Amino acid sequence: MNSAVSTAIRCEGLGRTFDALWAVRGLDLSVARGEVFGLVGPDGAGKTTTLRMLTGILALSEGSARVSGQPLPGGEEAIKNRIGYMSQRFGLYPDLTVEENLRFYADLYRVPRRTRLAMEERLLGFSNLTPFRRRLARNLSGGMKQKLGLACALIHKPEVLFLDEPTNGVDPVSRRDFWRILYSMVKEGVTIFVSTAYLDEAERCSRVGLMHQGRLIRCDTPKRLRETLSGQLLELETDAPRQARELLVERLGSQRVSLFGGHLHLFADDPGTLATARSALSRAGIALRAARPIPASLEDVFIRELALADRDEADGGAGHE
Ligand SMILES: Nc1ncnc2c1ncn2[C@@H]1O[C@H](COP(=O)(O)OP(=O)(O)OP(=O)(O)O)[C@@H](O)[C@H]1O
Repeated sequence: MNSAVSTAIRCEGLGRTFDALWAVRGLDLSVARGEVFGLVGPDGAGKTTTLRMLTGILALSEGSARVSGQPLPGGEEAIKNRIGYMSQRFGLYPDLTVEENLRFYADLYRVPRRTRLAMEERLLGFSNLTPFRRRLARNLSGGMKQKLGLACALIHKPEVLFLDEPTNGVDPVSRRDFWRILYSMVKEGVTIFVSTAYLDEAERCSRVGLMHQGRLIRCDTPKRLRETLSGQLLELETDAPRQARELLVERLGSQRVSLFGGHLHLFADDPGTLATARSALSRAGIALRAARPIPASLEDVFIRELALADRDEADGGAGHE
């Protein structure tokens, strides 16, 4: 397969300003067909702006992209027909039933009658919405609404599906249903580009990009991202975790220390880090009950990357240590 055919999304130097603010800047990215690509980052990092540019809704301020073989700028209308997009405020019609909503989107995308019935049944079945097919959308639970939104975005079997924080506030059972539907579509060759605030969801992606202040600061498989911290993460048990965190952040920097529930995670990249932490705590009269190595989670990686990016910014853009 040549690379143009196997690449679903490619962007080069993609950027967008709003007045003086660069919401997204210098975004280079390539997503292969059939990949599940996850975009994560704090509020305001530029995830929605990225999705809106790639779906042809928002004009680019700089750079170029190719989505489903169509160029940006230029191919906006062709892109809209080839993709599905579930935005944070996906438009379900509250006064239409579940199946009427599906039919509305099937009409909108001119799905042939022959294929639409089979697809409708499949999507209703996958999302466990068959028993509710005649219920008005306004009377669905939050999780059911999201699943119906997903079904509507998939009714025309898009080549690439863009999802903007699709499971925010959705219960765990509906989230599992949601991901089951996504995986079944991926098996049939659909490419997924999803922004999410949930790191367990990011773990389900084949690759994850971390955005911060409009820039993509890391992009790799979840496994490789976690491996960057392997062997260097310690869980500290103290009798005053909050106080200990404050003290250690002051002493070692926020990129090395974070609070997880009642424990501290310490990134011990230097052999002297634990000794420094131990003596700082002891001087402050805080007992260190245990310090054990633990495997890193994506959350550990992202907390550290964001703290490093903030520190670099404060230092005037210097590289990582
Ligand atoms: N239409 C707009 N007009 C002005 N500024 C905007 C507009 N859309 C986004 N921004 C700004 O661009 C930046 C990136 O916003 P964006 O919504 O892309 O971030 P995000 O990562 O999706 O965050 P969230 O999860 O909160 O939506 C923010 O500073 C935001 O205020």
